[in-house]
Amino acid sequence: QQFTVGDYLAERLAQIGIRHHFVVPGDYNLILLDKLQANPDLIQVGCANELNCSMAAEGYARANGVSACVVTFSVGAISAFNGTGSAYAENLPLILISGSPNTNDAGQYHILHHTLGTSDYTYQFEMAKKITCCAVAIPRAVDAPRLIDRAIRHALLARKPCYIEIPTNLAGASCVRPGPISAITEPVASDTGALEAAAACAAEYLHGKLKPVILVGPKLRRAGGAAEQGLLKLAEAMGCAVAVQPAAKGIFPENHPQFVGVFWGQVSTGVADAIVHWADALLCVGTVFTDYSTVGWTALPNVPFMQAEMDHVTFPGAHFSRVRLAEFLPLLASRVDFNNTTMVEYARLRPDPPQLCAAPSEAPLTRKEISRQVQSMLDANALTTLFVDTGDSWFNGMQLRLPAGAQFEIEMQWGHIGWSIPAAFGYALRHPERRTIVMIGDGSFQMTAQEVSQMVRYRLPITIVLVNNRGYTIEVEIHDGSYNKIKNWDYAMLVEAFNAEDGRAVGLKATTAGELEEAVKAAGENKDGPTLIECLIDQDDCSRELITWGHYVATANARPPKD
Ligand SMILES: C/C(NCc1cnc(C)nc1N)=C(/S)[C@H](O)COP(=O)(O)OP(=O)(O)O
Ligand SMILES: [Mg+2]
Repeated sequence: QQFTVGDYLAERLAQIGIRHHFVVPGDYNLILLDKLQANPDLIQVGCANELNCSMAAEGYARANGVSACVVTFSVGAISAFNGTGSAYAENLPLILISGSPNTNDAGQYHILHHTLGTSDYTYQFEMAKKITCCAVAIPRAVDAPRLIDRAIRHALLARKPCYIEIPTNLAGASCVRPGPISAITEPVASDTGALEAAAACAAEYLHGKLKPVILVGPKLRRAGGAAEQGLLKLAEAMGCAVAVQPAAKGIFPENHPQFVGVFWGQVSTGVADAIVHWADALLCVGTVFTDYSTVGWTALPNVPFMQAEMDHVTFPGAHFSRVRLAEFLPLLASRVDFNNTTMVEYARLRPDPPQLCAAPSEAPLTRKEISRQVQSMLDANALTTLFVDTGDSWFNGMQLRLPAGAQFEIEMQWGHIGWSIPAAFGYALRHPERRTIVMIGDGSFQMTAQEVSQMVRYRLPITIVLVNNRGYTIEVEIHDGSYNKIKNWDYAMLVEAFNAEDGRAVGLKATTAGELEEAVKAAGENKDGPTLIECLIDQDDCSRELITWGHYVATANARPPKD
């Protein structure tokens, strides 16, 4: 049994810790799929379409750190580009692998299926270069080890997706066995001089300041557990207030005494807004200031701030390259002075915890009551992960309080509605020990509903709280039009259609608080498959945060062109 290019790729994927990998077969990748299946460490998971396949890989990478998606040429890959774009935007090393035409066809003016119908088959590779940190197309079997190793190492170091294109007649071609995996996984260490200088500069920046605050952004999680631990150490060494950006909710434990809320301008939670704007020194870690996270550029830091990124640190007036977060944060923790002024202020400002009282059971269901019952699901099980999809679910989810151990997943940079269904599926395969809950709108669900059938197939007890407010409400709040109306579905019935002869999905409707209580209870008891709870609420029942945020974003969108 000769060792082939496909075996080489399979072994590399297994060596970097990938187990489940997500595929849609096509005649350009079938031999490759056979080779991946032949590797005892890999588990091949078929998806209903390549958009969902790539989003399932995106979700798996959130849980596992790295993932792989295998598709066929053009008709598969171009859909998978969407999840690859998400992985790029969300800083996840998703390895996109695509089958491609037989190497004998190039240059022969052969018109091939699944192509644009010209003799130029390079367009996919050219496109992939724009949405990955490294794209390789294997021209000969002998080049496979060098190119596969290069692409995977780039992805792991940059926390960005990479692209590997394998011609259909190379997957089974003879190939040498891989060398030591350390050649791929060896991390890049900080430059010691730069590390030292950055820590000294940070101590200098913070020294003498009266009211320092730490602001945590989404990239901290992508820098790995050691970096998150480093932040905790630094926060406790400083004793100061810690706020998180919305896309970083859950990265700093919300039950920690120094957590002051989500800093999101006028739609912040707790008193994060007041504390961040009161600070005279801001230590930003892994932060990203975007139009959405700054509420249309109205919520930016108002003091010169320092920013610690995955591989560099910047200050007002200084920059240090090759300084890794996991090393910088603990070193700084050993240099900073304790200064809890902002926590003293927080103690005076902190809001009373919201007393959300249960609605009478026969009361028509409202958004507030849904949030209250989702909160109780979070409180009931420490090992819960809540996915919130793009829509009012962002704002409802943001207001929830995460108990110790709870995790929160949001795709705020890419913002592809429907992402959470395939992403939660990929995530739950990697974390069967956790309870996965999805909060999603009706419009989002219509984008990727097919992947509920994979939750049925793999008997994943994912709870889907679908908020049916009859259309695209976020869009209505930003700018209304008839295009924000959608055809209503019987969502509860739909998921049971995925059962066919052997599935265990349960679809429930809730129009009152009592019906939701019942449905939540049933969802907790269904261990053999997904439970979708279709929550019917009034189409104008949306959060005031969404309305406020929508107005500012609409204003930012409406800025006239510079003449
Ligand atoms: C259409 C769109 N955004 C534009 C959009 C369009 N296409 C894709 C793939 N992603 C997008 N974000 C958005 S946010 C809808 O309001 C989502 O509707 P729904 O899921 O029903 O949530 P809400 O009702 O709470 O808004
Ligand atoms: Mg909706």
